[in-house]
Amino acid sequence: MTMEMDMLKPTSDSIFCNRELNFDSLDCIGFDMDYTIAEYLVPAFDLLAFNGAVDKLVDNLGYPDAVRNFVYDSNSFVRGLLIDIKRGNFIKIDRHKYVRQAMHGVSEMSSSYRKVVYHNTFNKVDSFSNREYVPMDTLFQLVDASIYAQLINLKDSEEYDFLDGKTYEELYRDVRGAVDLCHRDGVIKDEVARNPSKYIKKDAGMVEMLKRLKDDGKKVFLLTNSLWEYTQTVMSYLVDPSDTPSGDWADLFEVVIVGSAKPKFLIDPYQQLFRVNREDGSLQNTDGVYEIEAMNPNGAEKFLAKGKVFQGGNWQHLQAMLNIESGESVLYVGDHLYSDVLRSKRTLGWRTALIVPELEHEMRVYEEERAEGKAIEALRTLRKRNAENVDRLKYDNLQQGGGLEKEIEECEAKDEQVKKILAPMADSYHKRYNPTWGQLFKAGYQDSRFSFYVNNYACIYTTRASNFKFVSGKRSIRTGIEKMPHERRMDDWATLQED
Ligand SMILES: Nc1nc2c(ncn2[C@@H]2O[C@H](COP(=O)(O)O)[C@@H](O)[C@H]2O)c(=O)[nH]1
Ligand SMILES: [Mg+2]
Repeated sequence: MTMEMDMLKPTSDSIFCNRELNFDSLDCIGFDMDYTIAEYLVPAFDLLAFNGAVDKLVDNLGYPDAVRNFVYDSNSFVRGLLIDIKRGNFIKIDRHKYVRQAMHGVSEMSSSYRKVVYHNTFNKVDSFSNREYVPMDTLFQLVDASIYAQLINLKDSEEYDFLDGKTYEELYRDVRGAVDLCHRDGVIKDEVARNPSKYIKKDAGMVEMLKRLKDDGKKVFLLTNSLWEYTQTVMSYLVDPSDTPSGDWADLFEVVIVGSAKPKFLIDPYQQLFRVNREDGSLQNTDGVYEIEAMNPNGAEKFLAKGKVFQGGNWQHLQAMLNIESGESVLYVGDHLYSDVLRSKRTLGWRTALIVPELEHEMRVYEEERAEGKAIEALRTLRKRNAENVDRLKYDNLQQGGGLEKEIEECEAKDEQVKKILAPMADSYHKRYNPTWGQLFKAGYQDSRFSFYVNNYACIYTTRASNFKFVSGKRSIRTGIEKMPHERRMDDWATLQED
């Protein structure tokens, strides 16, 4: 392969584009911290929440000791699924909200049973937006899913009176409460502070990337739901004192907002802003936007000179501090499908980048299985054409008063043969990505809910935030030419003729 060809190859460093993004038109670039600036080492990091929550279920809530035998496998669940907490199911839907796969606890549901439970009628398509369904929009939820699935199995075994007395929904609420507490009581964060190298991946490119954006004239900010103490732990592990002239990681940012309570930060105009005293973590009230305006001219500059680390607040504070006039001039980079990407884009018109660490594995398998993928596509096309052909023959048969029955029968038999070959091929292809849930971006042959979010709410997406180190402040990231199904089919036909 020539060097030029090599550079065209999509890799885990590439940035993929859904909506054209001109870096030159961006004034500010913001980053989420957890799973964006900070990549966690799995399963070690997840096991902190998993073991902590299991202990809390048994010790605090009286769950049977058998819960301590639960095992954590980080591949059992994937982002983008929905948890049906009323029925104890996990479902994978496509972009049309059709349920393509379902598990009850740790057991796969048969397709016939799944269709009975989640059938859509022509006038009623489930929106999956009510409280019975919990979307798995962040990697943090893989722990909830794993414990919940194993609890469902334990309950269904009917061996424990304690579990017989609980509904599936109550089990879910207990798991949620136990995991939530682990994020607040130090079970996770104190241990990460004691031993950061065991839990956080150090990415040398991250600091380089932040510096490059700053040198290119962008105002860079950090906006995280983590509180100050933990943000300080993580960022001072990731940024070496020698990385900045002052030895202070916060110098890489114009503004740092911790404990932002996204998505509230992006939608609630009344959320109060506090200044954080970095010495002792204490909070001081601010009058936010009024204070900045009262100090004009250069109110924002004077306001930030008093300290640039804040807790809480809302987008209006951020926009005033950074003199942001339009949402279009802000790019926010995050990993949460709803809080970081959907809300910031829909509510504020910010441009968005989604971090998808899973993409590296998805791309690797896609490449390794390309021949199989192409063969499956060819067989699918054959089935579609065959179905059209049969219909055309039936039409002709009617018109001419019979005579084509044998030909129709042969075509239908051929389709049955193709179907028998295709089904197991597609199944094993799918399992190469994840033994249970298959390809992250697909549900059946359609785009998955995960894909839908990526396509509709992420202007760009990439495996890790440090990939922005390859982007200059002047670069336009462009889409390919989008194609409608009729255009794709005409292209396919033209290619066939050329071959
Ligand atoms: N109280 C809870 N905190 C949680 C939970 N799941 C994750 N988290 C914490 O949120 C932030 C994420 O920060 P961001 O940088 O991605 O905005 C981090 O501190 C997590 O520990 C939860 O269930 N309960
Ligand atoms: Mg995050």
